[in-house]
Order: sequence, then structure tokens, then C-alpha cells
Amino acid sequence: MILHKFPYLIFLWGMMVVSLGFSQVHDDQKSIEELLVFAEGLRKSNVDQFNALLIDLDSSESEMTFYESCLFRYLKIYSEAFKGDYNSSSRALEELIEECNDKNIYIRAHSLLANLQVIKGDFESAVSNLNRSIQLVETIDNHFLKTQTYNVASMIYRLINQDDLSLKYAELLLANPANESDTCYGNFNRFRIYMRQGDGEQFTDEIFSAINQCSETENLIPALFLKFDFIRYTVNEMSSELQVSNALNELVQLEDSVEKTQFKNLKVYYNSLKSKIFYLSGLLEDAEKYALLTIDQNASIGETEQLLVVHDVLMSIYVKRNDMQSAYAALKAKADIEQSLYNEKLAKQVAYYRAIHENLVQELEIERLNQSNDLLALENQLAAETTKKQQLMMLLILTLLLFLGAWSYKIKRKHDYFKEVAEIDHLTQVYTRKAFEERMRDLLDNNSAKHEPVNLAIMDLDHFKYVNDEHGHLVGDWVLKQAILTCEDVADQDIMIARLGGEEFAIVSPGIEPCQMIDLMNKMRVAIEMMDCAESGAELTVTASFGVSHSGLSGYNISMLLTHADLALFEAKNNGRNRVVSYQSVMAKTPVAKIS
Ligand SMILES: Nc1nc2c(ncn2[C@@H]2O[C@H](COP(=O)(O)OP(=O)(O)OP(=O)(O)O)[C@@H](O)[C@H]2O)c(=O)[nH]1
Repeated sequence: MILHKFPYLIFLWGMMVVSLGFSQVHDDQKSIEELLVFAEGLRKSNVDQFNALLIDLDSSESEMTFYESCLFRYLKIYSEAFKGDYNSSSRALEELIEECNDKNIYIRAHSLLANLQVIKGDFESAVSNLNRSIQLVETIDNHFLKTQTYNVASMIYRLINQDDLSLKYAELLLANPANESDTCYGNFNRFRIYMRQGDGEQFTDEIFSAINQCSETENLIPALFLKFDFIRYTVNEMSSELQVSNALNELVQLEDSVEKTQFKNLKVYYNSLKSKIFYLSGLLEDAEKYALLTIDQNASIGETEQLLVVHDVLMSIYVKRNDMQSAYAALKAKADIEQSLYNEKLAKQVAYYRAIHENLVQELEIERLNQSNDLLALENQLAAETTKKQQLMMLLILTLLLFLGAWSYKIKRKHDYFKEVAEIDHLTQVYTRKAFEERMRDLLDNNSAKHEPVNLAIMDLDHFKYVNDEHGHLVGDWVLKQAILTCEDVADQDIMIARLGGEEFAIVSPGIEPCQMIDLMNKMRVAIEMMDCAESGAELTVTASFGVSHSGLSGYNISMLLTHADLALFEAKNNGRNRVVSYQSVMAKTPVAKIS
């Protein structure tokens, strides 16, 4: 079963002869990839040179890229397959497909695998691999690989009787051939099918043109097959003597060409045809001789249509000779072969539909997987979008929080600023009247509860209007600041100073006795009088008057303390200024206490 298909392989190799301009001799300057492609072009047109080049390339294997080593492996498998080792070549191709992740390699490998499987009679696998090759080749832009695949497809489909598909790929090949051989093989498949279907008559001229075109382009095998098909198609029992004799002459002339091809299938075809034509010519001896020769040559091939033809011839000869026993044997052999061919035809049909079905299942599975992937992708997209939305929301919240933080900080700063402005006098950096009153109330409450004294003095700079008028407001400001700094320097205990307004200040000292307060105020008064005002740029002496009250007389009441201190101050001013007067002395109408 295997051996009888061998001629198909030879035929397919022959069919795929590529004229890519590789007829030139091997050029040492070529890169490894160029050499591999060059070898691929040679593999059918010049098998010896192809094999020699493969041996040459063996030494460069370590320098090859991954793709180059895959292509090299493919070519070596091809070479082995050509020698007839179909099984190990098929295994090697399957390994190649497994290991070389490259479309160009897949296409070549699946095509060759399909080719080998047809030879082995494994039609289902052949169709399946062929389909893979066709599907892949449509996804790449490689004209050479495309036509090579169409060529194999047209051939394999013809061999398994899928005429429509074979014609489809033949038309594709003819529509855009890569070379002249493509045209020859496109026509070859096309017209063989037409003749097999009984439609050859109307294409007579085209068939002759195709035979000539194949011969001229040195595609001898397809030229001869077409020629024999045409003879078998046109010459039969109804043909005239002249037609039969012309056909015989033509056949005799082709003997050398057939011999030259060394193609066993072609020889069998030739001899069976000769047997038939001899029979039609009435030359029964010759007819019998070529029939027996055909049977003999066909032994290593298996059941073929040619065998059927010659058994038919033999049967007719034996009937004519009245040798009914031999005729019956021939008839029996013919019936067996018919049965066998019929079974094979059926097997091809079943194999084709099974492969197509298998393909459909695979496509549906791929479609289902694609849909699941799409769904998964959609889900991922949705999840990504949700995450993105959440992230955006977080960002928004964060921005809002930052904004609120910044805003609160700004508000707090403003608040602090206004609070400071409201509580601290910007010129002298002591409490404002408002802050003074707040703190005073707390202090009075506290000290009242603890029965600790609170002393209050109002200090007023003397003739300050004169300072302003004489030296200007800037000097006046300097004097105000300096007077306060001086008072603060003098104090060696806890005091609170506040600006009551203009050049009038309150000085509070809790926890000390009234006489200690008087002493402290006097120290301040003297320090102000001694103040060096040169730094202000003006020459002047500043003095201040102090009116002092204390909780022992005025109670823990801010208004009373202020009123009584003011009265004492008034007294100090009236009595010549630059002095400290206590409210106690005012009450006692004692002379102004001037402590110098
Ligand atoms: N440079 C300056 N002058 C101020 C400030 N606040 C009030 N004054 C001035 O202080 C002066 C107060 O004058 P008066 O109330 O007449 O009192 P005086 O001249 O000090 O006289 P006696 O208090 O009676 O000794 C006015 O001329 C105000 O303009 C200030 O912040 N800076």
C-alpha cells in the first residue's frame, strides 16, 4: 500500500520544481540563510546538487540562527523523505512542528507531512495537515510559499477526488503563478480533472497548449501525464482506424521520454495505454505483452486504474481466443481490483469528511476559546476600569483632603494672624487692650481665689506730643518701643504689659506687695529717664509717669483697678510728671511719693 504510492511523491516533488533563478551554481559569498533558500530551490530541480549543498551546510550548523537551523532541519527531512523513508520523515516533521515556532516552517512541514500521508494512504491526516498549511499560508505575505501550498493542495485534493477544491487551488495558482512551473501544474491538475469528469472535449486546444507549455518549461512528467490522459480520453472502441494508428505512433515516439523520467507510475500508465491501443489496433499479441508488462511493473505499486485497464484488455483478448478459463481469471482479477479501488475511493471520501469535520470542531473550539478570551478581556477591562475609577476617586478624595488641609492651614494661619493682630500691638509687641482685659479677668479670678495680691500700674510717657511734634512720628515710635523694652529689661519678676492706647501702657505684676510694685515702677521710671535715645537719631530725654493701684484697695476688679491707677497717674502728671504715685497715697492725700 505504501510502495505503490511512491510515484505520487516523486510526482509532487517534480510538480513543485521552482524556477526562482536558482539554476546558477552555488556562490560562496551567500549568507547561510541565502544558501538554505538556494538549496530549497534546488531540491526538486537538481537533487544531487541539493544533497551536496546539505552536506556542505552541515559544517555551518553551529553558526545558524534558530530559524536557519529549523529550515535546515526541514530540508534534511525533505531529502530523507525523497529517499523513501516516509515513516521516520513523518516523525521528524512532527518533531520539527513541535520545536520550531515559526509559521514559515509550519507551512512547509504541514505541506510535506500531508504529502507523505497521501502516499501512505492516510488521507484523513493528509487533509488535516493540508488544511493547517493552507490556513497558515493565508496569514503570511510570501508568494513562493503560497503557490507552493496551492500546488500541493490542488494535487492532494485531486488525488482524493475532491475535484472542486482541487480546481479552486489550480485556479488560484494560475491566477498568480510564481513561475512557469506553477502555470504548468495549475493546468495539469485542471485538465486532468476535466478529462476525468468527461469534459475534456471542449478544452482540446487548451490541453494541447498546456502539454506544450509543460514540455517547453522542462516539466516532462506533467506533460506526459496530460498527454496520456488525452489519448486515453479520446481513443476508444468507437475511434477510427486512423485515430488509433495515430495514437499508437504518438505513444511509440514518447517511449524514450517516458524512460528518461524513471517514474514507475508513468511507465505503468504508458504500458497500459499501449496495451489498450494495441488491442484497439487488433494487435492482440502486443496488447497481451504490454498488459502483462504492466501487471508486472505494477506489482510494487498496488491496485491502480491502469491495472484495471489491462485486465479488461486481457479478458477481451482471452474471450476473442475463446480461452474462457483465462478470461474468467482476468474478469475475476478485474472485479477484485474494482472492488479495491472502490473501497479506496470510499476511504478517501470518508477521510476527507472526517478531516473537514475535525477541522470544523477545531475551528469551533478556537472560536469558543476566542469568545471566552474576549469575555475574559472584557472582564479584565471592566475590572481595570473599576480600579481606575476607584483610583480616580481616591485621588479626588486625596486632592480634596489636601485642599481642605491646605485651606484649613491657611484659615488657621489667617486666624492666628488676626488673633495676633488682635492681641499683640504691632509696634511695641505687648498685649492690646482687648487681650489685656481677657487675661486680667483670668488673673484676677485666679488670684482672688488664692488671696494673692494683684498690682496694676498705668504708665504714660510725658509730653509725648512734644516728642512727635519736635522729632517726628518715627522717632516717637522708636521711643515707644524702646520705653517698653526698657521696662521689660528692668523687671526681674513675672509681669504683663499691655498698651491701653496711644502712649499709655498697663503694667501688671501679681503676687508682690504694693511697696515692691512701687519700687519696681520707680526702677522703670529711672531706666526710662536714663534711656540713651541717640539711636533714634534725635537728641532727647524721655520721662514717664506711673499711677499704681492694687487689689488690696481696689479689689479684684479690673475697672476699679484701672480707674484707681488712672487717678494716681493723673496725680503724677499734675505733680510734675516723671514720678510714681500710688492710689493709696492719693486716697490719703499724702504728698506725691517721688522716689528718686
Ligand atoms: N509716634 C507716635 N505717637 C503716638 C502714637 N499714639 C499716640 N501718639 C501721640 O501721643 C501724643 C499724646 O499726646 P497727649 O495726649 O497730648 O499727651 P502728652 O503730650 O504726652 O502730654 P502728657 O501726657 O500730659 O504728658 C499725641 O501727639 C499722639 O499723636 C503712636 O503710636 N506713635
